[in-house]
Amino acid sequence: MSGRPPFRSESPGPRGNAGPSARWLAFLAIQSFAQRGSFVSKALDDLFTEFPTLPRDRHLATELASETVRRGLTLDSILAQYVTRPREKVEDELWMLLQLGACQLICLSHIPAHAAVHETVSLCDRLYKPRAKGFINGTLRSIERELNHQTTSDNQPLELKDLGPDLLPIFAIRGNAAGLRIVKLARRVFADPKELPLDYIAQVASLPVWLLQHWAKEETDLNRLLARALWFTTPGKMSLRVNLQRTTREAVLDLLRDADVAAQPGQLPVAIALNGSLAPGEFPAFHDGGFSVQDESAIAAVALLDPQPGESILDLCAAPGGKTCHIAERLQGTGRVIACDLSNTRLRPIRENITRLQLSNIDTLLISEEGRGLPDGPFDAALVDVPCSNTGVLGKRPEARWRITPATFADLIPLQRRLLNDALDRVKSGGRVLYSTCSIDRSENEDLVNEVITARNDVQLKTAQRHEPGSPGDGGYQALLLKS
Ligand SMILES: C[S@@+](CC[C@H](N)C(=O)[O-])C[C@H]1O[C@@H](n2cnc3c(N)ncnc32)[C@H](O)[C@@H]1O
Repeated sequence: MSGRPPFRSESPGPRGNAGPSARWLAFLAIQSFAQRGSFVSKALDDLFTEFPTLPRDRHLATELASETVRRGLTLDSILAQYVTRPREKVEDELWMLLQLGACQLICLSHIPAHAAVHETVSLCDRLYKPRAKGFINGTLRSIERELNHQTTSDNQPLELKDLGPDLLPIFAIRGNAAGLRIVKLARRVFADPKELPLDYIAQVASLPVWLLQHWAKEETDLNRLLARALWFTTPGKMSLRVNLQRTTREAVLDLLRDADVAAQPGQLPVAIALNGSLAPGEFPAFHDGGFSVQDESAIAAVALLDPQPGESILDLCAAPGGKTCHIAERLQGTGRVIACDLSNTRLRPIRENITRLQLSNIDTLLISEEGRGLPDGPFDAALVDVPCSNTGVLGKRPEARWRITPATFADLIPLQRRLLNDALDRVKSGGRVLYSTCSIDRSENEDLVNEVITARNDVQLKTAQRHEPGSPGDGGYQALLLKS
């Protein structure tokens, strides 16, 4: 029998006219990703707009869809051992149901096993495939019978030598807690970590093996590679940026304490680090502009740019506006931020943030992909937070790992180079440019910045910082350049 940890019942209760269930919405989002390449968050937003959904169901649907897409390779590796037919003999929709059910059983230990199986099997009716119920039920039950969840000590770093082809390490962050547990399966599901360590890490952390091979060229310590890969199986811990124009960090910490949210001061004076996550919309202080959700690495970008009151600052790649608003907060109601992006759909969330945070010193500006419409300047400073491979935020964006290919880096570099040059051309002599990515790849970071500096004779590197994924937040890179 499974040694499943204790769970909190989610008691779905009778739905009446409450609309589609969380699992059905999750299934539709997974299907949208699999068949049309949609972003999970976008697919869910569209579904929640179409079908008004209770906050509890939104949360569950988001968790189910994100986890299932993020852990796709792990789930497929397990299913391949438990499904009695070859993959090509299983209809795509039924395979997705199996992924959704297996994800709940294996990865989401707070969901009762009986609910995971029963509710997933019942989706066969929504698919008008009632005859598939026995197959889905039988497969999920056979997985459930052979699972054994073991807790591990957080103090002991996980090492490949302690793992095996029947062992799945699961790093999870839920509510106020983060922890590692090991799921023991009764079958050899994964590659042997002693013989094929990169294949094993790829399977248990659900990452493309080419990406592990690529990283292993720089990070030769395989246990550190395992830790990084496992970090990317979660969306990471959340952090907040306090709007010092509206409140203080102590006041926000107090209201979090009152709401039983475990939190402490983050590394920077405006940052608060949470032990897990929260729903910001449940806090009136969020709606009043007291704080924003922002990763500590992203907060560090604007801290490095160090906007000074009265400055004019160009933000070339501004949407959804997290860093734009941080700059405006630092300008303390003075100066001006010109926030540019490619479409009104992209600019809208910036405007929503401006309203919520009650900021008065930002203008949004629509520009073309080629940079037509960019203001000439000269500006005191510029931020260029370029589109990138997202290899520092693979946990936050569930589908990102399946979108990148070995060609992604080379494809993005010409655009990143042009955007950095556009920013440098628009700051005054003595001005600053902050180049920023959420990538951990040298080619988009150090190499690109060095190449641009070498090709120009009017710029020098003041300082650069690399953010390792998980210490404490997203992975990324920021370089502060000075124009002579
Ligand atoms: C990493 S995101 C920016 C995140 C933003 N700075 C923040 O902190 O919320 C990159 C942005 O670059 C924009 N972008 C993509 N291609 C661009 C281009 N050619 N010129 C300007 N912006 C571009 C994207 O629309 C996207 O909003």
